[in-house]
Amino acid sequence: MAAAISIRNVSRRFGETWALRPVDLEIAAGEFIALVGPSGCGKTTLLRIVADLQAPSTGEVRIGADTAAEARRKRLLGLVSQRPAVLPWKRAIDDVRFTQKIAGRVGFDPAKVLGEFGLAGHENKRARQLSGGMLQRVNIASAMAHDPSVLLMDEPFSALDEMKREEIGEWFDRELSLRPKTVLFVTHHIDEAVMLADRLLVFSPAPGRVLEVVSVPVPRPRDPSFRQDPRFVAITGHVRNLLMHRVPEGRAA
Ligand SMILES: Nc1ncnc2c1ncn2[C@@H]1O[C@H](COP(=O)(O)OP(=O)(O)OP(=O)(O)O)[C@@H](O)[C@H]1O
Repeated sequence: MAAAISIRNVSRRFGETWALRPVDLEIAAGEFIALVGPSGCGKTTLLRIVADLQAPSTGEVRIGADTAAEARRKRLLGLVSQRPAVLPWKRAIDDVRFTQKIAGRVGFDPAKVLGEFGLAGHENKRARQLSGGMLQRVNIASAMAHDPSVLLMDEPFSALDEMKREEIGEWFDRELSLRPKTVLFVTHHIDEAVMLADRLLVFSPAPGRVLEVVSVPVPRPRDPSFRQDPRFVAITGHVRNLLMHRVPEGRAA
């Protein structure tokens, strides 16, 4: 079976400077991949290449059998950025409808999807009347409402405080079990990555290169008590050590 996403020898240079050294990765349908690493290591660059917002200097990306450009045209991708892109005066439900209109596809009923995202009764509120956590859920609802098979998320929870961030992470994990998607998720947060992901791509500092692909062999969705699990402690510790260069390099991607 074809991988949901194939990243083959993908690299990016800006002039003489490498932003991203070649990456190879096959991602299965429904898999959740977290990209972690220091600032400037190329995480956003890789995400933008998969989204066909940037061309690679070498290599190619396939979304199923499609090129990244074809996948973009077919609206197979949903994009979620750091800050909600909703205009302050726009109503939540109109934001969801707008992405469906652009996609030319109504995947899910907008009110139903907002309700499932814990926003029942808030559908007609304007963005400026919603809290940061609610707004980010509107943002994710909009990205998912046309039912894309792939979600590309660039530090989606970074504007939230620690508690909200954990809460929305747990909610998102459960949500994905109802509507499975293949996810590429950029984060600086090691705990968040290990809570949510099946595999972590751990990047070196610039010029970014994959130091190791770390698996989290625990079924999702995960109970919040997984944070106290010895496996969680061991994996987060290992990733921290990798990022601090305390262990010899492992297997490259
Ligand atoms: N359009 C561009 N022109 C020149 N250099 C760029 C461009 N976009 C990114 N870079 C450089 O490429 C490198 C990787 O950037 P990228 O934004 O992918 O890193 P990142 O890991 O996502 O960082 P952060 O975690 O801070 O968002 C950086 O050194 C950045 O300065």
